Amino acid sequence: MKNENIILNTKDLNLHYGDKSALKDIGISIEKNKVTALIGPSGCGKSTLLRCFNRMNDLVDNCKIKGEILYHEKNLYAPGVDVVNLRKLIGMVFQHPNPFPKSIYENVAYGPRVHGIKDEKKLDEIVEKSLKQAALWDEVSNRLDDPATGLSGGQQQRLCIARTLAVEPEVILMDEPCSALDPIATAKIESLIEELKKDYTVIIVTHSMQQASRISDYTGFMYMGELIEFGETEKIFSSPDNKLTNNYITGRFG
Ligand SMILES: Nc1ncnc2c1ncn2[C@@H]1O[C@H](COP(=O)(O)OP(=O)(O)OP(=O)(O)O)[C@@H](O)[C@H]1O
Repeated sequence: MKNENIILNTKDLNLHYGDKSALKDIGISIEKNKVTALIGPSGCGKSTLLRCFNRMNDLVDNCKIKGEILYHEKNLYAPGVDVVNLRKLIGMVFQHPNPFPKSIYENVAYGPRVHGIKDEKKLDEIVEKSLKQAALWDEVSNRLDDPATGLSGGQQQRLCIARTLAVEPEVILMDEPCSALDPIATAKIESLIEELKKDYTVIIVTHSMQQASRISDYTGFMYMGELIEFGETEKIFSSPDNKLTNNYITGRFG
């Protein structure tokens, strides 16, 4: 991995929830315009690590972080970092689609409005572009004023992706974005992720090893708060260096 291609990296990252250690000395480098998957058994710290990348853990009361997370080589936790702007640049899509109780249009226009765009024509353009990028436009273009909650689960998840794209992020964090979806909706999101990496960097937490091996370029295997192994997805799934990784990908535990 060449240095100039690294958009995010952590150094000696440790995280505690109260007295409980959830991340231990994590060092990981995330390459630009690639998909990086985080895998590992339940409770190993995947979501915790993902949430560090846009400081979502700041919202958790008893959470303490030590070490560094560098974004374009600048410390994310340095004093004076504008967290609202950071979460615009590093957006997040959650496990369960969570559209606002508003229209399809307003769900996508909301972020740009909050960030100061008032011109209605410009908002129309952003909404259309974001819905197209999220492969949803064809299904909703004639009902933009309908409530978003009337969409199917898979459509709602693509709407949430469109909502994230509307504020022009660089990085998209996805926390098990397909776990509430059926196989057809999952396939749509997976092919969308393939498309997205042309313009964005994607980090995805997934329980599905098949999904990680289908869509990611790099994979990190975590176990009990540690990053046990990190490398090219093909290598991790064909000849991992670590015995624990091998045991996990061959289904011996999980
Ligand atoms: N807000 C919190 N307060 C206290 N402990 C927490 C909190 N969030 C997570 N934890 C604990 O930190 C550890 C890591 O949790 P995390 O959700 O990051 O794991 P995960 O690998 O994403 O799990 P899963 O695959 O089940 O979602 C777990 O032991 C969990 O119980």
